[in-house]
Amino acid sequence: MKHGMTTLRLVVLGAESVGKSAVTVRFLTRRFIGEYNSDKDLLYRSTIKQEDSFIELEILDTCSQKRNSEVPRESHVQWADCFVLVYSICDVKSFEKCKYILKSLQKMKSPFIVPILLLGNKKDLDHRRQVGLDEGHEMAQENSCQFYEVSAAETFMPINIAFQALLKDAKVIQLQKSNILRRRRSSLLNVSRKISAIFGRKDNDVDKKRPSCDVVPDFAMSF
Ligand SMILES: Nc1nc2c(ncn2[C@@H]2O[C@H](COP(=O)(O)OP(=O)(O)OP(=O)(O)O)[C@@H](O)[C@H]2O)c(=O)[nH]1
Repeated sequence: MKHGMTTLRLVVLGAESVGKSAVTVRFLTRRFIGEYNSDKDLLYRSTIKQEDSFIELEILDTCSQKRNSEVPRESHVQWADCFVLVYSICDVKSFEKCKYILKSLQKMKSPFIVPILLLGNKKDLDHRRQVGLDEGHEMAQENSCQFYEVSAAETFMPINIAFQALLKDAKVIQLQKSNILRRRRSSLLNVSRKISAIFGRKDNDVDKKRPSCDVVPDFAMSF
């Protein structure tokens, strides 16, 4: 294992044809292995360098055509450490869908903080814009998520910046979670040690008080 390696799982969600696959592939250019699962979702695995450490990253690009629901799959939500929600700036319905997905995600992940990146894609089609930049900002602010407008049809860099910002947040939250779990585990261990110390002492005390030879064996009585 490389020094400072973290493992993160990311799910890409959004309405149909907003560019979920396009942004994912743009981010992972030349550094992924992809495979389809039984739902025709595409799972990518890749090692991403971030500052001086590495992230072992799994990305699930969900296939929206078969299930056009606002509620993400429970199995996807439980599997993932972070999410990318994509809408098209030319499709107000896809933006509305992100709103519902955001609410569902927060409900399903509660009480944990969920690292989410909201991506307004197809920025190159500004002449067909239906969703304002300020609307994207507002929704991101209301839901405490990262927000970027990008174009998967254009350059790699803005998409890379957006994904890297999400992964940075996800790493911090994962570290906080594992610290909380470690603390909980060690305090549980302390409690269980204390309990066994108390009961262990009691057992010894009982042993000490027990009379040494109360029971006379049957055969002794016959003499
Ligand atoms: N102009 C433009 N077209 C884009 C952009 N991103 C994706 N597209 C086009 O939008 C269409 C849908 O892109 P996909 O990446 O397949 O979208 P998707 O959300 O993964 O689609 P489904 O999973 O099938 O719902 C394709 O024709 C892409 O070429 C973009 O940034 N700009």
